[in-house]
Amino acid sequence: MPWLELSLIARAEQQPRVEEALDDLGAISITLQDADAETPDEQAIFEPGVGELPLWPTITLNALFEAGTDRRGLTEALSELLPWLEPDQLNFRDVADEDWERAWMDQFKPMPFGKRLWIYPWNIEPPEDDSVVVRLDPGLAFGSGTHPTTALCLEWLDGLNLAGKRVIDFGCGSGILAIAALKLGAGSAIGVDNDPQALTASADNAERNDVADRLALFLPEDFAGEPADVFVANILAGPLGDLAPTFAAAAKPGAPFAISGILQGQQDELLARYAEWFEALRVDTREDWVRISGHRRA
Ligand SMILES: C[S@@+](CC[C@H](N)C(=O)[O-])C[C@H]1O[C@@H](n2cnc3c(N)ncnc32)[C@H](O)[C@@H]1O
Repeated sequence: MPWLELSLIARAEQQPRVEEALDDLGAISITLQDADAETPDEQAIFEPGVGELPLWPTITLNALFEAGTDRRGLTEALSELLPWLEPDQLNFRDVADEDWERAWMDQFKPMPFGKRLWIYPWNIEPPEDDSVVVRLDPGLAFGSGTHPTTALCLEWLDGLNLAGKRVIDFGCGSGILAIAALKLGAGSAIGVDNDPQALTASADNAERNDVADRLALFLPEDFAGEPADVFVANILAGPLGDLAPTFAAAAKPGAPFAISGILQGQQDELLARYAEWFEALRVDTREDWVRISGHRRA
């Protein structure tokens, strides 16, 4: 089940706000349809941003998220952004791969993060200079650097001294954070994801960046072992709350840690929960998104 589709019907005047909320929550693709359409011609799919806005009175919005996205977390986050929404308006289904899902990759350009780090699409040759470059094909996994939460985590990694460190990236998606850590000097990294397709994408990207021998990849149920020197997790607020004890066990005393995937407004509950195991907590934001960072208590 490579993708999770979330569909909901909105009135025409609600559509821009719903679309913005779905986008903020990390939807990889959003398409629109006339909710009252009866014939196949009338059911044509409309891609926002292409052509004119539809004038239908009621609109079905179909948003695609990566497989493994937490449905409950998504429902909660959407209810916060759109308080008028009833949870039973939301329909989830698993959908298969299709080529059009990669169309967004045309938007994928070289991007700088922090002082040294660059993310390059795999098919663009980087210049030969001192910058630290990760060459990436996210494939069908989340994590190209274009999402604010990924950017927050990349900038945080860029600001650390990672020389020789062992890093855990929980919810690794394309492997972008783990591979960036390795390119920034980490000695080894562990990527964990509950979507097997993400682990495949991470392995392919590690090969592409000549770090495969230093990156170990696990499903959550297979993940155990020595706590790490540095811990990063970019998932949604719901699972971040649930997984706090697991993360605490996976970070050495004193280890720098960062979590993201948190919407503005969701941070206070997580700060309270994480304070049991982590200290020197701080909050940084980008657009509507939050990163919490700090250190594992000694
Ligand atoms: C928002 S993406 C982050 C990808 C990448 N690390 C980045 O920063 O761009 C979250 C990833 O976490 C994975 N995920 C979600 N819930 C998880 C869980 N409970 N355990 C492990 N992985 C999870 C998803 O499959 C997805 O690949």
